[in-house]
Parts: sequence; structure tokens; C-alpha cells
Amino acid sequence: MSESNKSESKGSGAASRAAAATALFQVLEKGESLSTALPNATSKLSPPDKRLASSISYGVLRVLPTLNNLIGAKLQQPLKGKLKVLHYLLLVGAYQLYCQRIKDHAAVSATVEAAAVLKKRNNKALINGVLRQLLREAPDADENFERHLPEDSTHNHPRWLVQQLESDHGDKATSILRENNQHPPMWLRVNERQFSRDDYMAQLKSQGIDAVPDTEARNAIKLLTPCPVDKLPQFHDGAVSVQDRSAQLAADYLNVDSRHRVLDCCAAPGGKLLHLLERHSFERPVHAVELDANRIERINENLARQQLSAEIHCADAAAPSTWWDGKPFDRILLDAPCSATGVIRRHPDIKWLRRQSDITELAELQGNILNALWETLTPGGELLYATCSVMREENQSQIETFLKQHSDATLIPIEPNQTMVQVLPGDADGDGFFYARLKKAQ
Ligand SMILES: C[S@@+](CC[C@H](N)C(=O)[O-])C[C@H]1O[C@@H](n2cnc3c(N)ncnc32)[C@H](O)[C@@H]1O
Repeated sequence: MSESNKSESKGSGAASRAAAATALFQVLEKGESLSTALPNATSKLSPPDKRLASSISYGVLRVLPTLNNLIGAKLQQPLKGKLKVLHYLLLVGAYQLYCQRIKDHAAVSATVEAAAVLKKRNNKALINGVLRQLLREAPDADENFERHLPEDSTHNHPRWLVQQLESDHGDKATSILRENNQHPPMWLRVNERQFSRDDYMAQLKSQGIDAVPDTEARNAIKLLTPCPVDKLPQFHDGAVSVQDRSAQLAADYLNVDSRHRVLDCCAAPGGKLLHLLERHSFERPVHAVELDANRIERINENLARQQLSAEIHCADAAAPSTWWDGKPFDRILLDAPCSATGVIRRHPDIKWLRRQSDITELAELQGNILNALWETLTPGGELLYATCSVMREENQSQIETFLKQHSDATLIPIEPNQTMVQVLPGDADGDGFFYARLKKAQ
């Protein structure tokens, strides 16, 4: 390797650590979501450096309190103000040593160099000092490293969330907390217009990609190792999409056929909409409502990839007078905006961004949308209420309140003996989701 290549690779190692620290700073100090902060922080990095910055940032957010304890014990005083970003750089370093088990001097050097990338060259000695101490104490690769990590009694969750999960789920709270800290698998949805699931499984096998079918969601396949979508056979022709198996249950639970007039409410990025369109050749256009114009772009991209279409309204679902033509719908899917507490393993930033007060505010918003949509449903029609939340207030309590206020609404079972379905994170290796099916009296 030439001298210039050597310095480039050293520089890019530092750049990925600096980008991870910047993304973490934006999430934890500025309240940005990781899905916004990370692309901004890594925009100039090469694909491998992007992947490294991403795996470090996601990983740090999974075990944040544990790493904070580890760093806190090494610092004489907390890093504040303009130096705060260096606290996040230390977390990045500690994560590599303890959790990625990159117990190597090169990882430490790259993280120390990252201080310069962050324009904190004068503080390199501080980063070096703390990380060298951690390097000495971190376990060897074949040791049980977990016993070297400080205990965190809240399972690396904020206390309010632990308490709420215990109150809502009793004994199951511990397994939810544990699942939330796992790395989620990659699930695919096979487009049954193009392939049977068995045929697509065979395609994957021929490419050396190991996968298993889900036992319940009939289009769902779990990859045993995540892989870039470009490597998936005919991905760009719409043969498959990436979608968790629990989200795929919506298409079964909606109880829809091609004669129905259908509304997909709160539709972006269009995962469930596309699933419905792949399965049914509807006689009339499917309507979709979404408030966020930028996210509608995502629906349009997904429709274009699959060469499918829908009637899309950029509007507030809670105000039907602004988007509804007055013709009632036979089936409505309401995939309501929610706390996303069922998908923390995919979005660990949710643990730190969500506030307890958000839950009540979201429940109110969901209730408003649900009440407004009920007017647009035909007598005898059905509405499927869905969230990716595990909070009672957004789920069971929401539906119980609705039933009390609407004498023309009844719950119809989704599964035998189950009127409301709460899938918990990790059930069948899927995300946490809630479903309830409401029928309007004739
Ligand atoms: C859970 S996501 C929907 C996911 C989507 N159904 C899918 O399967 O890809 C909720 C969506 O609701 C949208 N939303 C939030 N408030 C809304 C409102 N008042 N009216 C319409 N859409 C809204 C959000 O912008 C977000 O895209």
C-alpha cells in the first residue's frame, strides 16, 4: 500500500468514528431521529465507512446507559458545552472495545484521530487517555465480556418506559426489554404477482442466501443473515420488498377482496399499501391518505418500482372534508401514527427520544383519526386499526374507549378467541404490532 493510501485509510477510519459521534450528538442532544442524523453525518463517507458508522451508532443507542457508566467512571468531570461531542466520541470508542470487541490499538488510534476531524485536536490526549485505560481493562475476545460491563438495572431503557411496560405487560416486560436490545432480522415480502414464496426461496438458495419462511404471514421470508437489497434476485423489478413479518399480517387481517373500495390511511412509506396492491387486482382505485408530503415521495417510489398505482391524498386524515369524495369505503386500514415502541430493536433511538407524555398525546391523535374515519366507512364495512406500539393506552384502551363511544361498532375476532392481537417484539422473531378489527353495523 502506498503512503498516501495508508493515510487515506487511517483518515477514513477516523471519519467514520467522527460521523458516528456527530450522529449520536444530534440524536441525544438535539432530538433528531437517527434515520435523519446518520445520513447527514455520513454523507461524504465511502459505503464501508457508512456501514461502520451505522453499526456503531445503532449499537451505542442499544446500550447507552451501560456505556455512560463505563465512561463516567474514567472522567474526572463530565464533558460539557463545546466538548460534549467528545463524550459521544468516547462512547463510540467504548462500544468498539466492549461490544464490537475490536480490542485493538488501531480502533483506539482511529477514534483519537476522530477528535481532530471533530475540530477538537487539542483534546486528543484526553480521548487517548480514557480509551487506553478501557483498552487495558476490556476483556480478551474469547472472554465473557458481559461481566466486564457495569450493571444497568433498567436494561438500558429509560425508567419511565420500564415502568410502563411492567404496568402494561407484567411478567412479559423483561422479555420485551431484552428483545428491544437485540439486532432485528431482515424480513422480505414476496410479491405474489411475480413469484410464489417457494419459487423465490429457490431463487435465494441459488444465490447462496439462506432463508426461512414464516409460519403465519404467507408472503414473509426471514433471511438468516441480512444482505444488501442489491444482492436480492430481481429486487429492482419489485419481486420482493423489505418488510417485517408482523407488519405483513395487516394484509391478512384486513379481510379484503378485489370488489371492495379500500382506504389505506396514514400510508407512507407504503409498505402495507403495496402489499394489498400486490395481492389483489382491485376493481376500483385504492385511496391512500398521508399528511407528510416528503413521505409521499417514498410511496410514489415504491409504487413505481412495482408498477402499481393508487389514488394518493396529501392531507390530514382527521379532516375527511379536505380529501374525501363522500363515497363510503368498504375496508379501511388505519396504520396510526404511534410511539413505535414495538420497533425499538430496529430504531433504538426511540428509547431516548420518546417521552412519557408523548403516549397520551399520540393516543389523542389516534382517537381523532379513528373517529373521523368511522364516518367514511360504509354500514357493514370493516376497519382494521394497527399500530407498531406495545402501549395499552394506544392499543387496547384506545379500542375500548372507541367501542364505548360508538354503539354501531363491534370488534370481530382476528384470530380464533382473540379479538385484539398484540404481537410482542420477538414473537416469531417479528416486531411488536397491535391489530383490532372493527365492524360497522348495517
Ligand atoms: C406508522 S406510519 C405508516 C406506515 C405505513 N402504513 C406503511 O405500512 O408503510 C404512520 C404515518 O402516518 C402519517 N401521519 C401522521 N399523522 C397523520 C395525519 N393526521 N393524517 C395522515 N397521515 C398522518 C405519518 O406521516 C406516517 O407516515
